[in-house]
Amino acid sequence: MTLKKINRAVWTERWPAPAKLNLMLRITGQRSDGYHLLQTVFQFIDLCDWITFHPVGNGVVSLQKTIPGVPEADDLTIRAAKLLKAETGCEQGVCIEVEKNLPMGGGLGGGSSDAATTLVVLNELWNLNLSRERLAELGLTLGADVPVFVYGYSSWAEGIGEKLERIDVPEQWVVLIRPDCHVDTKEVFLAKDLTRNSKSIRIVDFIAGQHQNDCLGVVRERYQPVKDALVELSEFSEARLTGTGACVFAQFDSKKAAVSAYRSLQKKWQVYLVKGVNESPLFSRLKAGN
Ligand SMILES: C[C@](O)(CO)[C@H](O)COP(=O)(O)OP(=O)(O)OC[C@H]1O[C@@H](n2ccc(N)nc2=O)[C@H](O)[C@@H]1O
Ligand SMILES: Nc1ncnc2c1ncn2[C@@H]1O[C@H](COP(=O)(O)OP(=O)(O)OP(=O)(O)O)[C@@H](O)[C@H]1O
Repeated sequence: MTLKKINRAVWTERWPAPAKLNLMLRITGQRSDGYHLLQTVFQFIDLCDWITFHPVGNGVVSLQKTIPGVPEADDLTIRAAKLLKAETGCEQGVCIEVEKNLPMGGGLGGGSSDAATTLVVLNELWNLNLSRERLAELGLTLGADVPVFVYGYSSWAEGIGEKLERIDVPEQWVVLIRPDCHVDTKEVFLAKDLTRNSKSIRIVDFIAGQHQNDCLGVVRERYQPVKDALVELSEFSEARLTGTGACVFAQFDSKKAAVSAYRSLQKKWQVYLVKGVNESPLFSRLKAGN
């Protein structure tokens, strides 16, 4: 994918950091360092954080405003910008402004997406010329979900999420519920009763309807709001967990059916009506050259 060069005038633009859904997730094993081997399908949705990069002349990387509960040094955008500077010796500075719309701990990959948008956009704005592959390698050190956001296309993923194969999946309407709880990814992966030995499947099996998420049993058991949301959403369409949750979603062929489910669920839940997209909104934006 070739991207048009960004010129200086767009420093003040805000850039999207979209959410992802895991349309299925199988755990097929575990590495010696404890990380789990997965098979998953990633698709983006048009629900985004928005990031603005303000140039500063003193070489310092900072946040305009910290996210509650996340110290500045831990913020994944700051860590991504610092990684780029360490990798290239770049002496520029930036003040990063994040408009946070994606719920944290929701299984939507918001932190990873913020990191990926920072890597991709600063690589352009700072004229660093790092390849997409190198950005994905750097991103993987920040989180298992970062590479898919760096490549920016719906993918079949294996390994811990870094072995990616681009696929096209139907771009359907999605109703997403954010249950009122925060699921800790690490805690789910540490659970004794987590399924860790699923048989590997092929892309055709997924297309034929194998949508299981191996984290579902553990999460449903421990988080009653997730269990309730799954029951209520499944009255409208097949309800699934994304990643380790807490968000649950259902796909719809027609906007009308999705709107009807959205309106009904809205009375009780924090709910979003969104669209699945195969190309990350970040890359659609970069290709359009603004
Ligand atoms: C479950 C997914 O959301 C699927 O997309 C991701 O694999 C999770 O990715 P992430 O949030 O970027 O996760 P990371 O920050 O890399 O890992 C958080 C913690 O989850 C556990 N972890 C994560 C991913 C993985 N494949 N195996 C694991 O065991 C590790 O204990 C790790 O310390
Ligand atoms: N810019 C950021 N945005 C969100 N979270 C961040 C950010 N920087 C660091 N974090 C940390 O990352 C944690 C995970 O946040 P994130 O929104 O990615 O969760 P998630 O959607 O459950 O991720 P995943 O699906 O990858 O498990 C947060 O609880 C927070 O401590």
